[in-house]
Amino acid sequence: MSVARLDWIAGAGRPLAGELEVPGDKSVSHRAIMLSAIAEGVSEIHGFLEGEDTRATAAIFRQLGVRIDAPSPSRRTVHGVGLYGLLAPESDLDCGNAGTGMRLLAGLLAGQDFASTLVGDASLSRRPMARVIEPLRRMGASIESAPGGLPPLRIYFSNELQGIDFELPVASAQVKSAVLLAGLYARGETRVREPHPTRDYTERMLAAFGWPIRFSPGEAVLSGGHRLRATEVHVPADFSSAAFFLVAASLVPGSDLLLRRVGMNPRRTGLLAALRLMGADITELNPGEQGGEPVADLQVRHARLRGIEVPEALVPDMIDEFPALFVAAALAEGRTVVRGAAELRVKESDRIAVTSAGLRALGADIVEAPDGAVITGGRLHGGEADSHGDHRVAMSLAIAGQLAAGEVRILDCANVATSFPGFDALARSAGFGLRDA
Ligand SMILES: O=C(O)C1=C[C@@H](OP(=O)(O)O)[C@@H](O)[C@H](O)C1
Ligand SMILES: C=C(OP(=O)(O)O)C(=O)O
Repeated sequence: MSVARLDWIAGAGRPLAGELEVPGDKSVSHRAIMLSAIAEGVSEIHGFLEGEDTRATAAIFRQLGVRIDAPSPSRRTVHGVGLYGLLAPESDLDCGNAGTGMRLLAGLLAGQDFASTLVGDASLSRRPMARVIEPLRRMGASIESAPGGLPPLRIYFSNELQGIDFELPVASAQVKSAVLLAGLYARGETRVREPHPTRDYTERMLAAFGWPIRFSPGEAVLSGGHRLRATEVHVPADFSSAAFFLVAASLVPGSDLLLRRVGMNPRRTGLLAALRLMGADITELNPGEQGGEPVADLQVRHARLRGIEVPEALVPDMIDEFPALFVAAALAEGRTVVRGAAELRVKESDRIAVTSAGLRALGADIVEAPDGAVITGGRLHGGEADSHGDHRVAMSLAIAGQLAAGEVRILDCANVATSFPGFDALARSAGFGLRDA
């Protein structure tokens, strides 16, 4: 995927102002390609995220024989082949940097009558896959991994899968979705129970494509033996991308920024709740609906933030927002405590270690714990901070650069294109001081 090395220089810009719309939701874009591909008929996707992660998923379905046209940027026309119409691939399927891509595809491919191999980049190749392999094997799938349950995943043809009643050991929408997608191909009922409700896009989208499914927060039930029918998908703007602007505009004095039509699925907006507890001034305007998902405009104005104990119940609802939250905490008044977030250690990087090290290099006071950190707010100075190729850490450090007393050189930022292509230009247009090194 991203091969060219890219470093950024972030420094004080101007107060963030104006209006902007961030790109389409990554989770929804992955799922829209997958379900359209195995539906019957032609689906139209609007607002598709043109990120490397989601483009990798689209490229994989092309390898599986699905025609996918891109009539214009952020549009995809997917010529679905039906549940049993995918073709055996001639080469490995490269998920790039995307855990979502690999884990959901493992479930979907477990039900096919051909073998396939899922590979990923260096970061994805270190991420745990046993969490999907184990329930899929219990359903009758035949999957091999590298030692330690790591990618690549070799998925063999197995006779019909069996439904399962599965209680997730960790709150993970990816594991839930892998099991549900395998459940489409399974005999009988597949039921998934979660220790804490996670994003329900797979469930909502299966229903939109006409698959009978019952779901409520924390539980989903479906049976095999139905069909998906092509539909139109309108992807809302990604809350996780909007998050960087919510934090930056809260921190930079004088800011007053409007983020348009942000996806507000309650399983995604934990950061909003956490920032409000810290004293942020964020107003929801024009609430509406887009493609069955709640959306709203978010107006964010500078406010003085104070440290909080982040309620553990919020953690799954803001799981991708901790790098940005750490920046807010490092610049807030007082102490912020994060607990119950051990999952952060198995994302694109160990986000507790990498975010803490990056901010410490700028003078932040952070004490790590196995499942979180204690961050005491203060001032930041300039310096060099390494994102270790983690897109969300890179963008979070760019926020830190707006507030630091000197310029911040951020290493290894090319992977921002996996989830938020064009972040740097959009951020500059809003007032960020940010340039290529
Ligand atoms: O289902 C999804 O689209 C995602 C689920 C989360 O991962 P986990 O399921 O591992 O928590 C999240 O971190 C990831 O960015 C996207
Ligand atoms: C964890 C993330 O994504 P994925 O698991 O799909 O790599 C993310 O985008 O922050």
